Amino acid sequence: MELVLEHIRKNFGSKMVLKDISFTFEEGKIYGLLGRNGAGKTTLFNCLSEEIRADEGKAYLVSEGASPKELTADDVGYVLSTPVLPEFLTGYEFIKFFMETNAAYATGKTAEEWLAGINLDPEDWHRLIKGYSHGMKNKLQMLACFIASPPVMLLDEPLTSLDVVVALEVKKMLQAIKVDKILLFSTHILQLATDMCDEIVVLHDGMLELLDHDLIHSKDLEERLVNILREEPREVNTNA
Ligand SMILES: Nc1ncnc2c1ncn2[C@@H]1O[C@H](COP(=O)(O)OP(=O)(O)OP(=O)(O)O)[C@@H](O)[C@H]1O
Repeated sequence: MELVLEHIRKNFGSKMVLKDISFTFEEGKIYGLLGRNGAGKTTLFNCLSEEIRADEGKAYLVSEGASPKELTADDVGYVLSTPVLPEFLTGYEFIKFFMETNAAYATGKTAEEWLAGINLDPEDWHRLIKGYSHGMKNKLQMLACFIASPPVMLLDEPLTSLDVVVALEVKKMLQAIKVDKILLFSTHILQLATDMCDEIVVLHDGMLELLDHDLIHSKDLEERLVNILREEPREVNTNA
């Protein structure tokens, strides 16, 4: 399976954020998405998850032996950096409810097994989400994404608020589930990207650029990245 993006463009008023996003992501890989503040990473995720509409362009999934299928919100799991959850439910109620509404993806695991898998203390299972820490909410949101198990997962700064123990567990979970998925992982932490990701993609000047794979673990990575991110934006003819 591949996720193909063709000429995606998004402006906010006169501000061109995504100029021409064309890229092919492959199944079984975690892609680290790097870019400066305001580069458009969240905007790209929002367009792919249909939170907002792109002005132009196409996104589709291509599976071997099948016709390309337009990407829809159902194909995409989106883990936000600031989790949005029903705070009036307990963690356990939320996961139970989520499992029932996603019965099509049932794996045979129980709510207890899922919750234990993200190392949420059983004492907290029956407390209202409202009282959870940011990291606990983050884990719960990620768990919902794992349960729904869509082919494409977008993770916006997912590990930043997790403590080192949980971050390691989540890393292992992401490595385990990536096999038949496409994972895009936005982060500002270079070490996390090199640690976790199979490829690094840079969003700069409204376009995506794949970094040479050999650079990922080379000592020149940081310098190469900084050079890309410092390049001046190209002039774009807005009448085109
Ligand atoms: N709804 C909106 N209306 C107007 N401008 C917006 C809107 N959403 C995003 N922008 C602008 O689009 C640009 C890209 O923002 P975006 O949040 O996608 O960047 P980002 O790469 O995720 O940044 P960061 O790394 O700081 O989180 C910014 O200049 C932002 O102000």
